[in-house]
Amino acid sequence: MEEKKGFSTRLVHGGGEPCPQTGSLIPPLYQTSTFVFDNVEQGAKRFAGEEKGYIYSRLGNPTLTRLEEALADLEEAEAGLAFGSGMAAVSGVLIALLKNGDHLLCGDTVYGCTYGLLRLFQEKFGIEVGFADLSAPEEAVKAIQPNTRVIYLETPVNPTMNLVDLEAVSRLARQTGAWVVVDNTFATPYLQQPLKLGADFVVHSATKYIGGHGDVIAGITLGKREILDEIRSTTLKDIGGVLSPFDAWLLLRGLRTLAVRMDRHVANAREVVRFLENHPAVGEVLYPGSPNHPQNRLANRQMRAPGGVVGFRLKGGESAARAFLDRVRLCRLTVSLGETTTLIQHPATMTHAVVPADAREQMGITGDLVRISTGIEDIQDIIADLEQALDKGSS
Ligand code: MET
Repeated sequence: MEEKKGFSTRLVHGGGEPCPQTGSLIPPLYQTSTFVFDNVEQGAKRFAGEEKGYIYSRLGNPTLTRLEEALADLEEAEAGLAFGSGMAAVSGVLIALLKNGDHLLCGDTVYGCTYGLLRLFQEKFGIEVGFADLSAPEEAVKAIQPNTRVIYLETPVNPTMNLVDLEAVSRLARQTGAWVVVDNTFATPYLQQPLKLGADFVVHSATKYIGGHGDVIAGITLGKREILDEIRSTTLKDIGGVLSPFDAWLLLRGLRTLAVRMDRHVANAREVVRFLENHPAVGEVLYPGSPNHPQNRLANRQMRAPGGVVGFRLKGGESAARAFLDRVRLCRLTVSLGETTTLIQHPATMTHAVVPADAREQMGITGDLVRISTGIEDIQDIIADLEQALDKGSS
């Protein structure tokens, strides 16, 4: 058997072999809605699933196939399924795994729209939803119910950067017969591979580090082929949250530089953390890569590096946080993360605004919290911008 190539080599060559017709090194873009059949018999066979081949781009497209295969290889998954957004990827897998009367156990903090989706499942479709601190094994055990079908979590968590021990949660899930679905957006397969640690499915907002350049909205679900085939022929086909071929092509382009970008994002994040930890206007800094962080050992165990996102609290509370965010210039005041540009935002009023205030407080998403996604600019410029915005507040 051919030896598996290194991660960066697989990133660069993930688009596959050069095009056999033209020799094009870069994978061709199949920007088409539909595929022509040779005859009725062939069309009928494809619709019946008796012959492999493309039919219509909502059901599959060669550019998307390349992306799905490349990401499945990187996450060491059996298969992947691309979607038109991260939230479509999350909904796609959860709709497939859950039915009325089932229980979903979610980590105690999640992205605001994921929280909204789970509430929708609960209120409209009779799925029970519970939240627990999955980093505390006894809390997780207590929260499991006989009808728990899915354990859903982010690690690192958006925006608090808490971690969940993936091996421990996966062990627990195996004992209870639940599926583990992990949102790996903040880590990317370069920094963390949840399936190797026992999880069943990984979801990504590919909008973030995978695309990496801030020009695509996309999602991907990775895991067991049998279930992903089922999602393709049910949820994806009938709900139709499909990715465009051009966006898949842009993601294939972004993927080639994932490792070098991540190394720089992480290096810059570490410097930002050092700066923030020593600034008098800054309180708690939330970054598991910091030696002071209580989950630093877990970060070292399950991640290659802790990522490029940092949370921090302003000692002056919400008003100080808002004033600081109004003063940044190079760091762009915007949601999203994982782009070349440093992005900074206020989770309580932005990414997590849809979470009711009491639940948000319990998540630790208070008005003093700021989230920064360090870009790949020169670090001294990022820090100079943070410094001027912090220092003007104290003068
Ligand atoms: C629509 S708000 C957020 C986008 C993205 N999921 C983030 O956390 O920044």
